[in-house]
Amino acid sequence: MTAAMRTMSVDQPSAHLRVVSEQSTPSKASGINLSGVSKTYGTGDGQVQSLRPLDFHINDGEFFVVVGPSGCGKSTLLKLISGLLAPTSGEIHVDGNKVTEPHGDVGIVFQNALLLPWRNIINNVLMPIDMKNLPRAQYMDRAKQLLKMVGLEGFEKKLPWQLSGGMQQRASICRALVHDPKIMMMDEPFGALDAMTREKMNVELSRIQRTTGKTILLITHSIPEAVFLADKVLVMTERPGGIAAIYDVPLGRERTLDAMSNPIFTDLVARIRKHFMTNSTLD
Ligand SMILES: Nc1ncnc2c1ncn2[C@@H]1O[C@H](COP(=O)(O)OP(=O)(O)OP(=O)(O)O)[C@@H](O)[C@H]1O
Repeated sequence: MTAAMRTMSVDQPSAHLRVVSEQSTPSKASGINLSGVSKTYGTGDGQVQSLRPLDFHINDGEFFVVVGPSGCGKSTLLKLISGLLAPTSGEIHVDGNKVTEPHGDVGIVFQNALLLPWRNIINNVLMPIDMKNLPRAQYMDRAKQLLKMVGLEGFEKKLPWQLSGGMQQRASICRALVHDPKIMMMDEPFGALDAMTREKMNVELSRIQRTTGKTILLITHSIPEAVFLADKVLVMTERPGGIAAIYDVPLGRERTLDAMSNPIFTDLVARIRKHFMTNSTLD
């Protein structure tokens, strides 16, 4: 077994929950493959080991969510996969290609929408097209369709301050998708939103993922959000971050808020929470 998934689940899973303890040897030719990937930062005060060597695979079209204690290396992981940082050891492959620099196959959504205040919404959505010097006219229809998909039709000419926080974050999701990347990376995308807007955005994102078939890698501090959205949840250990467990989420792809009262959902949330009961805190 190469790139074996090392898992240390805290106890045995209920019958309907499957802990992914062994992965059949993944093909490096598709999806995202990490093999022996670690990261140590060099600082003026010495070395900070952020991630221990990690081995795991994200399948094409999978909604893969990472939870873990603060400072365990989640954002580092996302930057490594995007090619914004180089690993200290190991290799990352996206569709068989070794990641050595930032690649165009990724759209990134951050905690804050980070829209440019002087650009209207459609021009914010088209930012990646402008930055890549791609023909604007060719992407205009796609940008409008994406805005329609997230319920922002009619807001194309508005400036960011004229939209609510949730609407701005929806626009930033369109910006991440406009160049049609294979992968969407989301770092705490809804952390700044109020609880009700956040729930609505979860339902919306679940629908977007089904509609577009994108591979999504999302980081969150919220265990219920992780379980609601994910096909798989990776639970990380304290820094230096390693894999505590990877859980399948057998809730089906069509998810409404009703999924949160499903026993599979509540059991899995409780199970993941146990990983953090001792000395770490999550939402
Ligand atoms: N550029 C850097 N130089 C030195 N150390 C860094 C750098 N970036 C991150 N670190 C350290 O690496 C560790 C992991 O940081 P990272 O931001 O990846 O964690 P995280 O899990 O995303 O944290 P949080 O949940 O609080 O956002 C932390 O101890 C952090 O201080």
